[in-house]
Amino acid sequence: MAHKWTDQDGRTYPLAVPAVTNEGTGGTVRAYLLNRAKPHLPPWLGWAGTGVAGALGHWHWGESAAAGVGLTLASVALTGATWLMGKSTSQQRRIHSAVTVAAGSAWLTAACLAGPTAGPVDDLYLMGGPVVALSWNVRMALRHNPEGAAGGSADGGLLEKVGLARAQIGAAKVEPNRVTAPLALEPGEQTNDDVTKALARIASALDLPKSAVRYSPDPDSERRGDLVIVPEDMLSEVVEWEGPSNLGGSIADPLNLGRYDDGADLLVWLPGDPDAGRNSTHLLIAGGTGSGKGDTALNVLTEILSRTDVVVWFSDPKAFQDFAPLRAGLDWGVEGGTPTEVMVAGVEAAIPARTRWLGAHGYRQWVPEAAQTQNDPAHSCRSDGRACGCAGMPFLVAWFEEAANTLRALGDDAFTGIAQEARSAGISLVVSLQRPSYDQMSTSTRASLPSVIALGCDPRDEGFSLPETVIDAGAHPGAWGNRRPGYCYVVSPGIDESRYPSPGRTRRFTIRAVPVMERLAAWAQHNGAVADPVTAGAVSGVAGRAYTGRTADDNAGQPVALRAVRSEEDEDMDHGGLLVDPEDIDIDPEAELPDPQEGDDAPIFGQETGHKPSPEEARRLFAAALAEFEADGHMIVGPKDFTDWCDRHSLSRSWVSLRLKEAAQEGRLDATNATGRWRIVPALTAA
Ligand SMILES: Nc1ncnc2c1ncn2[C@@H]1O[C@H](COP(=O)(O)OP(=O)(O)OP(=O)(O)O)[C@@H](O)[C@H]1O
Repeated sequence: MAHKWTDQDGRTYPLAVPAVTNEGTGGTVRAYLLNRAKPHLPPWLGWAGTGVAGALGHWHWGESAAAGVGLTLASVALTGATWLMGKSTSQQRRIHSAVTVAAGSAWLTAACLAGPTAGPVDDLYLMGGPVVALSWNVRMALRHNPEGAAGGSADGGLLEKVGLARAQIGAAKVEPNRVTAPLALEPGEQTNDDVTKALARIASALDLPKSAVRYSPDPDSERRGDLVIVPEDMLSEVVEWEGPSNLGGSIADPLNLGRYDDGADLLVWLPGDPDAGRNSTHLLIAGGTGSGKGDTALNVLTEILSRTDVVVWFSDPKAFQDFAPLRAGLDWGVEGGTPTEVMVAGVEAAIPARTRWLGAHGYRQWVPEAAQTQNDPAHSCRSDGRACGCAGMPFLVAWFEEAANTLRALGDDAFTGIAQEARSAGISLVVSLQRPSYDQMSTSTRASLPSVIALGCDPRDEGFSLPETVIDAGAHPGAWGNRRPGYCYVVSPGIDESRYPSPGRTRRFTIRAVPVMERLAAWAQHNGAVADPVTAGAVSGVAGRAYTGRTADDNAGQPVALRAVRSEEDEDMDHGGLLVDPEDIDIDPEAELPDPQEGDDAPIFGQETGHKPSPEEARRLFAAALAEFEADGHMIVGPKDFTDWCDRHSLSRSWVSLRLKEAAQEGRLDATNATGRWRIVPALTAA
C-alpha cells in the first residue's frame, strides 16, 4: 500500500514512515503488534525451551546418578559464569541475570533427574517461569520509557557515547538557537570535571564546532550543571559600528560593545555599583594580530567618550594610528616613551588626591553623583554639615595601548599597587597587549586586571587570556586565531558568570565610521566632562606642562576646570608658592633652581664642542637643561636623555648620573620606579 498525505490544496506527499491507519487490513495490525511484541519474546522462548529440555533430559538421564552430579555441577558453573560476566554491567542487571540462570538451571537439573511432572517440579515451572520471564519484560519496558523515569538517560545514547553513561539529562529549555539542558551526574562516580573534559566529544557526536557546546557547573554542586548547546553560529554576520549606544549617558551605564551568539547585547561596566555589590574594574583587551583588537578598542573608547561623566587619559605608542579621529575627545593623549612614563606618574599622583576627595565627600567608591557639583549636605566636605558646593569629580579611564613595555618598565609591584588603589579612586585602567602571553605581561600584573575581552589568539595563549574555569566550560579563543575578527569572550563583573563561556562579537569599524567618530570627539569636547580641579591639580603637580587637559594641540578646548586650576597656579606664583602634592610640601624646590633669566642667557645647545665647562658652569648648564626639559613637557629624565647634551659640553654620562641623584636630594627631581629615571618636580616659576 502506498502511504501518502494530501494537504488542503490538494498537493500529495509520500510518507516516509509506514503509517498504521484505521482502514488498514488485519494483516497490517497483526504485523504491527508482532513488531512491538518481538523484543519481549526471548524470555518466554527461554522458558519454553527450558521446559522442553527438562522433559528430554529426564527421558535420557532419568536413571543416571552420574548425570545427576554432572547436571548439578553444570548448573553451579553456569550461574557463577553469569555472575562473572556481568561485572561490566550495572549491579541490578548482574543480580537479575544470575538469579535467572540459577533458577532455570536448578529447575532443569531437578526436571532431568526427578521428572518434569514429579512433586512440585511442574508447579514451579508453571508459576516461577512466567514470573522470571515477565520480570525481564518489565525491565525492558522501563528502559525504553521516553521520559527516562527509571533512571536511564533520555539523551538517545549521546551521554553514553561520550563516556558519561548514567548521567541524567533533565527537561531541556529550548530557545531559538540555544538548548540548555540540566545535567545530573552519577553521585560519587562522576564530577563536573568529567563533563568539561567530554565537551569536545559531545561536539563531535553532534557534528558541531567545539565552541558550540559549553558547560556551566552549578557552583553549589560538584555533580550538577547546565549543558548549553548553540548549534548555529549567529555571529558570522558582520555588524558595522554606526554610532555610540547611549550618547549623553553616564559611565555607570553599561558600555555596549556588540552582541552575544544568542543576539543579547554584549555589555561591560567599568565603575562599580555599591547597590549591586560590584567593584569597579580594570580591563585587559587581549588578542593576537588580526583578531580585531583595534576595532574592539574603538568600540570601548567610543562608548566611553559618549558619556558625560568621564575623562580619558590615553597613551598610544602607535601614534594614534587607529584612534586619531577620537583624539580631540580625550582629556590627555600621549604617544609612547617618556610621555607615557609621565602619564603613569600622573595616574599615580591622581590616585591619593582623588581617594582623599571621595572620602572627604562621603563616597566609599565613585558613583555618578560624585561627578556632579556637591550640593547635597550628605556629601559635604564642610565640618558644619552644610552643602560644600565643590566641583564634581568625573570618573577617570587611564588607557595604555600596547602596554607591554610600559608595564615592564613600571615593574610588577608598582603596577599591582596602582591597579589596587585606582579602583577606590574612581579610576579604571584599560590595557591592551600586542600578544596575549606571559612574555608580554607577568602573572601578577595579569592578575590585577579582573576583566578581559579575549579575542582570537594562539591556542597556547588561551590560559593567559581567560580564567581556567571559563576555558574548562568550553571557551576557546585559540580556535579562532585571526580567522574570526571581533569574536571574543568577555569576563567582567556585572556579567552573569554563566555567560562567560559564550562567544560574542564586537562591531567592525570601516572608513565610513571615521566622520562619525570625529563628530563624536567634537561632541565629547563640548559636552563631555573635564578634569576636576583635584585631579587636574594632582597631575599638573607631577606632569607640569606635559598635562594638557584635552590634547596637546587643542588649547581652545582646554577644560574649564583646568583653566581654573591654571589661574590658581598663577595666584600661587604671585605668592611665591608652588602647586605641589601635599606630600611634597616640605621639599624646598627653590634650593637649586636655575635662574630663568640666566637659563635663557646660557644656551643649552650650540656651545663650542671641545670646551670643557668649569664645575660651576657645568652645574648651571645642567640646571638649565632640566628647565628646558620641563618646558618641553619632558618630565621624566635619565642619563640617556643627556647623551647629546654630554657630547656638546664634553661632560660624561656618569657625571650627569651623579648630578641627577644630587638634584633628587635637593627636591628638583623625584625617583621613579625605574632605576636611573627621575621625574622632574615642576618648577612653575621656570620659563
Ligand atoms: N567585529 C568585526 N567584525 C568583522 N571584521 C572585523 C571586526 N573587527 C575587526 N575586523 C576586521 O579584521 C581585521 C583585523 O582587525 P584589527 O586591525 O582590528 O585587528 P588587530 O587585532 O588590531 O590587529 P593588529 O594587532 O595587527 O593591529 C580588519 O580588517 C578589521 O576590519
